[in-house]
Amino acid sequence: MPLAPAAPLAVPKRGMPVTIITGFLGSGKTTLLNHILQNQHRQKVAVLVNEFGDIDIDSQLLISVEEDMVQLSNGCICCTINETLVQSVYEILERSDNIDHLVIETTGVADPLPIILTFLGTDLRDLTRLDAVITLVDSGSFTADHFHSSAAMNQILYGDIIVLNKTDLASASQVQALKTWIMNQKAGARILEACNSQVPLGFILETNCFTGRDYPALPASDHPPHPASDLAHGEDPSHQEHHSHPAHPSHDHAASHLEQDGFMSVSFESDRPFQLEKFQDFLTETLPVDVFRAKGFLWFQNNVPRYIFQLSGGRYTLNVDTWPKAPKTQLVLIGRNLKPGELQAQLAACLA
Ligand SMILES: Nc1nc2c(ncn2[C@@H]2O[C@H](COP(=O)(O)OP(=O)(O)OP(=O)(O)O)[C@@H](O)[C@H]2O)c(=O)[nH]1
Repeated sequence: MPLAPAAPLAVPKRGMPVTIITGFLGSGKTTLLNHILQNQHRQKVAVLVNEFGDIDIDSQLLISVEEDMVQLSNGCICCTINETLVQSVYEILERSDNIDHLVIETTGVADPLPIILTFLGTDLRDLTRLDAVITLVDSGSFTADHFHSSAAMNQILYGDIIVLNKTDLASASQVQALKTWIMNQKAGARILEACNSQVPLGFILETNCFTGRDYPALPASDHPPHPASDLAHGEDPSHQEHHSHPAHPSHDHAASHLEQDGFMSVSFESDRPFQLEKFQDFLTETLPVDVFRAKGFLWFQNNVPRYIFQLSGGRYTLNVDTWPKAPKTQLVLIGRNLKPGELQAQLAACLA
């Protein structure tokens, strides 16, 4: 009697395409991610979102097609949680339902290079395929010395596709000047223009445009491989030659960039609502100019709706929404030279 075939090994999927979405604070990354999640019907997309700030605001703004498609981790993936990044990718690879594509949204202050090197220099390189690094640019506020941030500059330099977003907030000549400047920094750059990050998905997914040619040589490492990749290697010994590659890119660079750029975030949370007038005064009279990005959910006294608050490029918006659970005031402010205690006290003084 013939033996029943052995159950297939739970081998992680190989060569899963990965798209990294980068771009400075408020440039439209989460908006692009939502655009992908809402319109990519042919493929199963897994999403990794990374936030700079103690409160996960972006995850609450994502239109998650399936609950468990969104994984979160606090901190900046390019410097503090690379281990978590690698682990999270393995978890996605090991899922029983087949994920066709992984999209990672970095924080606005992240230098994408260490993240890219994590995919090129760890065992992940056997299991995944970097498809493209997409850089969002706020056409209305981006300048050559963008906030004197090396991370912002590297986001441009390492982008395979540059999306000049928010074209509604920039004149045609401003957009053209930005294009010329980017072409000078990066000859042959693929540049797209967009409003509300609405780019045709065929232009940004499954592009195969990541070549890896601009990347520094990877140092050797003695990091042990992850068990999941052992499984994969066990299936195909030809891949074993890659085991000696490093598990981590240069953390010296990564650990220092936030310090150099001087970015910090201040979080505020309360179970009480704000008084509208007091919060308005805070915005117009007290908010330091060094806060150049803020986002959160606002609850105002005697007011039922949840307000989605966004501040970027010097302008803010309040969009009416509904509370998914009990109302709660949550706000993250991002900038330079901020005084957390002072800001938190000023916000607390706005509470009803
Ligand atoms: N006017 C205008 N607003 C836009 C456009 N794209 C995005 N926005 C708005 O800009 C704000 C920031 O957009 P996000 O997608 O959250 O930006 P982000 O890059 O994810 O921001 P961080 O996570 O802080 O880095 C939101 O209020 C968006 O609705 C655009 O093309 N035009």
